Amino acid sequence: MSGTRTALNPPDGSRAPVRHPDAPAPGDVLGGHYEGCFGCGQEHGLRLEIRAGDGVSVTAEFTVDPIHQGAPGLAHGGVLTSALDETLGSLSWLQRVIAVTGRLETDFLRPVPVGTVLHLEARVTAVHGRKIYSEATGRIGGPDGPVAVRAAAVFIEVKVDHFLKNGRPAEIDAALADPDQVKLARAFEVNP
Ligand SMILES: CCCCCCCC(=O)SCCNC(=O)CCNC(=O)[C@H](O)C(C)(C)COP(=O)(O)OP(=O)(O)OC[C@H]1O[C@@H](n2cnc3c(N)ncnc32)[C@H](O)[C@@H]1OP(=O)(O)O
Repeated sequence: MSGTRTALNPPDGSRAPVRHPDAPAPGDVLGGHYEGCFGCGQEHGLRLEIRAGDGVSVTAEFTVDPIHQGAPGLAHGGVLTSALDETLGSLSWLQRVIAVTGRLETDFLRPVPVGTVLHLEARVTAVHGRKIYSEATGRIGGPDGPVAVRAAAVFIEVKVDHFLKNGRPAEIDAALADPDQVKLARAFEVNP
C-alpha cells in the first residue's frame, strides 16, 4: 500500500453508514441529478443510470462506446474513473447528504475493450464526521464477472453553498431559474 492510501482508510471512531429511511427502494432508478452532469446527464457524457442497492449501495451499467477510447479499442482510464466517481457520488442519495469527492484512487486490473458493459457497484463503508468512506468495483462479463477496475474514495459532506459559491454564475442562475422545484433541488444534490 502507498502512503497516501492511509487517507482512504476509515480512522478509529468511524461509524457504520446509515441508509436514510426515505431512501429509494433497492432496484429503483435514482435518476440523474442534473442534465448538465457528465456522469448522469442523459444528453451527453457517460449517461449512467444508477439504481439503489441494499444497505448504502448502488449499481449501474456503463457501456464503453468508441467515444470513450484511450488506446485503440480500449476504454480510457480517466473515463472509467469518471464512471466510478459518479457511481460513488450517487451514494449520497441513499444517505440524504450532500457530498463531493475529496480523494479517489483507482486500480486498473484488466483492460476494458470498447463494447464492454461495465457492471458497477459502490457502497459506503464508514463515516467519520464529514468524511464518507466508500469503495466501488467495475466488473466485466456480467455482474459476477472479474473485477476490471476498483476504487476507494473519501467524499466530504458539504453545504449547498459549496455549489452556489463556486459554480459558474451562468449555469447556477439557469439551474436556479428552473420552475421545476424537484429538478432545482436535485441540481444541487439536495434530495427532494
Ligand atoms: C449524485 C452526485 C454525483 C456527483 C459527481 C461525482 C462526485 C464529484 O465528482 S464532486 C466534484 C469533484 N470534487 C470537488 O470538486 C471537490 C473540491 N474540493 C473542495 O471543494 C474542498 O477541498 C472540500 C469541500 C472537499 C474540503 O474542503 P473543506 O470543506 O474546507 O474541508 P476541511 O474542513 O478542510 O476538511 C474536512 C475533513 O475532510 C478531510 N478532507 C478534506 N479534503 C480531503 C481530501 N482531499 N482527502 C481526504 N480527506 C480530506 C479533512 O482532513 C477533514 O477531516 P477531519 O474532519 O478529520 O479533520
